[in-house]
Amino acid sequence: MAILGYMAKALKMDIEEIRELFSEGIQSMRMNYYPPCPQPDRAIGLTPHSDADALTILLQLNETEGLQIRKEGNWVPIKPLPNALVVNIGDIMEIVSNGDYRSIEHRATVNSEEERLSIATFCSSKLDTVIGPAPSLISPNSPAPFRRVPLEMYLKEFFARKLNGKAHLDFMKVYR
Ligand SMILES: O=C(O)CCC(=O)C(=O)O
Ligand SMILES: [Fe+2]
Repeated sequence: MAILGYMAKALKMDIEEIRELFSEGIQSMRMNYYPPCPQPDRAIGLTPHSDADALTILLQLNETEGLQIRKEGNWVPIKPLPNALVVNIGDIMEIVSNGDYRSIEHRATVNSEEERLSIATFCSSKLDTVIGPAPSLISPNSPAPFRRVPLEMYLKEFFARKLNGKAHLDFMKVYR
């Protein structure tokens, strides 16, 4: 909530909107185990995707490299730092911020010698909320690029799809 609050402040967004959406929102956790792979060039640990949530807080549990983010078309490795957490922006944040914060596409590669472990905590809004651009950020100069959809439907749609880059966000886009 503290991180989300700072992000809302940076956007000059109505803080009440963030509180309403995210306080006591859904949190889920995934533990990822990537065993060593004899042919790492022919395999992927976790396929490219953006997270569907608002913010992901990720712990890389050991020193094995694997997490990469897509920046200007290139895959950039994110080296694990001891006692550090990675905070990733997810699709809900891109939607709520009216496109000002972009969710980050990422993937995990595998290693021929060493196993790798990570724990991701996904922070979303409350299940009975409707996801859409924050009303305080919509104006004639910045019209809403995304639709409003109940979180439950948004998540059902996400889990029904294969992970594929940022394709899930297309489902939310308004085409003019
Ligand atoms: O293992 C990692 O570093 C990435 C995990 C991840 O992207 C996820 O669980 O959504
Ligand atoms: Fe992820």
